[in-house]
Amino acid sequence: MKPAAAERQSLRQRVSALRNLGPFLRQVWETSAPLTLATVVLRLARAVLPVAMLYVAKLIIDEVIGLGGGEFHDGLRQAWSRGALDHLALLLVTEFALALASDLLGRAVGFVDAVLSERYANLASVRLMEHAATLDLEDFEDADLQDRLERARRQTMGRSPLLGQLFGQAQDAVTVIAFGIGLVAYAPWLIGLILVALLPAFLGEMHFNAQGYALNFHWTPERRELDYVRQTGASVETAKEVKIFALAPFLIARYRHLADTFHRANRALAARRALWGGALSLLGTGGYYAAYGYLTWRTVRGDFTVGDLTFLAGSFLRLRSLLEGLLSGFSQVANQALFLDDLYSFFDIRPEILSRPGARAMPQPIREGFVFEDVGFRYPGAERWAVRGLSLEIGAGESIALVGENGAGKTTLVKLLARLYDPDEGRILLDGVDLRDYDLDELRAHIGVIFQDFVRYHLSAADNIAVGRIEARDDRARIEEAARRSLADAVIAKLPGGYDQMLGKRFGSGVELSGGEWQKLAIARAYMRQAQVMILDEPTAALDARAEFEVFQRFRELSEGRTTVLISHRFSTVRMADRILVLRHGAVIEEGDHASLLAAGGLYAELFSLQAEGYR
Ligand SMILES: Nc1ncnc2c1ncn2[C@@H]1O[C@H](COP(=O)(O)OP(=O)(O)OP(=O)(O)O)[C@@H](O)[C@H]1O
Repeated sequence: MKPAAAERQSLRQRVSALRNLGPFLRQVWETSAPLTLATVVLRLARAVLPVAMLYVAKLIIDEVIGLGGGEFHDGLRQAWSRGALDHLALLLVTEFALALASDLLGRAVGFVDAVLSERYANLASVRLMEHAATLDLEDFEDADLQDRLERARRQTMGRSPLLGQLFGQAQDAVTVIAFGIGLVAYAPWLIGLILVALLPAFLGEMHFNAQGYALNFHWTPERRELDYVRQTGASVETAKEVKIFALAPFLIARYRHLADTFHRANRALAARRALWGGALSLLGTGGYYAAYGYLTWRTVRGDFTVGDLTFLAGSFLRLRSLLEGLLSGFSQVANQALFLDDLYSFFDIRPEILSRPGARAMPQPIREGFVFEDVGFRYPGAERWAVRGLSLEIGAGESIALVGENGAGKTTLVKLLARLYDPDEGRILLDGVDLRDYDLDELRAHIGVIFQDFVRYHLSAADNIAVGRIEARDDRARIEEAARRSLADAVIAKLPGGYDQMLGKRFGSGVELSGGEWQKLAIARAYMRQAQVMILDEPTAALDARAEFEVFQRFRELSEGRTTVLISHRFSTVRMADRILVLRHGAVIEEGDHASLLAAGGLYAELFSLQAEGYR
């Protein structure tokens, strides 16, 4: 798109983004009605004070000039006792009271706004997390969504400037009206002059804000990359590898390159903005001095008092800066409203994997088991099918092992089973009913999967197990039992803080575990979960041979009566299963028990003998 066209579009976008202000204000009101009301009332009161103060200042000047001709040689005390200064004193006290009130109101407004916008930001963050939790895994793997999420997150980080801006605008508008009324009473033509002087500056401001937003928008992916590179360059998770491979110079160069390009683009815009902004605001200043000169002449001629001149010149000056503020503020508000677009468009993303209305309850217990009927699935954006023509059965209470080379589709099968994705072709049945007809939360509650890339939570050891069934977080007995079953109890016994020991290096007292120790903890999650279907997708790769053997042996014994699926590349483990399914290119090519598969002399036999060869 040509820059001009992009900008026109962005201008339209900005005007249409103003529709977000309604929902925004509603949310602010929902955040706290009393605080919202308080800021409105306080600001209204504060809005009229500047005019009142300027007017009282005019009265003071006129009074002083009026008194100037009187006899005050006898000194202040006498003049005071004669009562000649009473009126002036009253005016001065009034001015002081007004100044005091304005200051106090300003502070009160600042306080209320700070509290309100912080509460709003917290509420928005919570809503963001809640909504993110409903989205599909597929959504998270989509770069466009990550961009939107990033922009939305930036919106909810810290206090939103929009709140103060918007209310400030309203307050200034009231002040402008008050000043305007004053001016109209004396010299209506001044208003016209102000508008003529300000319009060019306003249009310039709109133009540059539009460009600024377009630049930011355009750069979201790069900004995300910047954050990523910064994170990779300096974090606990990556430090080890960054050091060993001496990646720091590479990462720094990459960061520098990206940051420099962005900085250059930004700088060019800032320079143009400063140049044009300066030139356009000169117009406003010119207008002011023209008016000032004319007013001085009228005062000399005797049409206005000196007080009037001060009031008018002051009003003009204040009006000009207020209007300038209002116009540029409008442009900023439109800008912020555009960012709200990002937030709201994130909220508009709807998950596709949902429970149907009137969804079925999970069968308890599962009677028949799962049947994959000619299932095909392609990851979004991928050309290749991850699985296709996949047909298999997993009987209730059966223990299945999945075998296959890297990329054969084992993990994908598991993800389809847990409805992290829905098939593009074919269907998956549970007890004869399509998985999509079951209540999603219930289905997931009855399936426990421990993935190979399970998460190492920087939480306590107990919580690291409890995540398997977070509702039972306070059930220490259950957590300890799960740890015993997965052999994690011996790991925890060695920790200085036992079950309450913080793990990971992110927080102060954290202790790091070995890869295999983390895995034992992760496997404890499966026992914690006590689901009808338990799946271990290779979370055992780092266990030593004895530990893996023991872990799986126990897993089989302890999961007696449950449906279990094991994925492992170790045949010593795999052979424990009732039935083994061999996958290749996303389909089952062999199945049977260990002995029959060996006898068949197919892929299984080949992979087995390759591994056995290694041990000879
Ligand atoms: N999130 C994803 N997005 C796009 N493609 C993916 C994604 N995850 C896996 N794939 C692709 O799908 C295919 C099957 O992957 P899958 O993870 O199911 O294999 P696997 O059998 O579990 O392999 P491994 O033994 O290496 O764990 C692979 O070709 C992989 O490139």
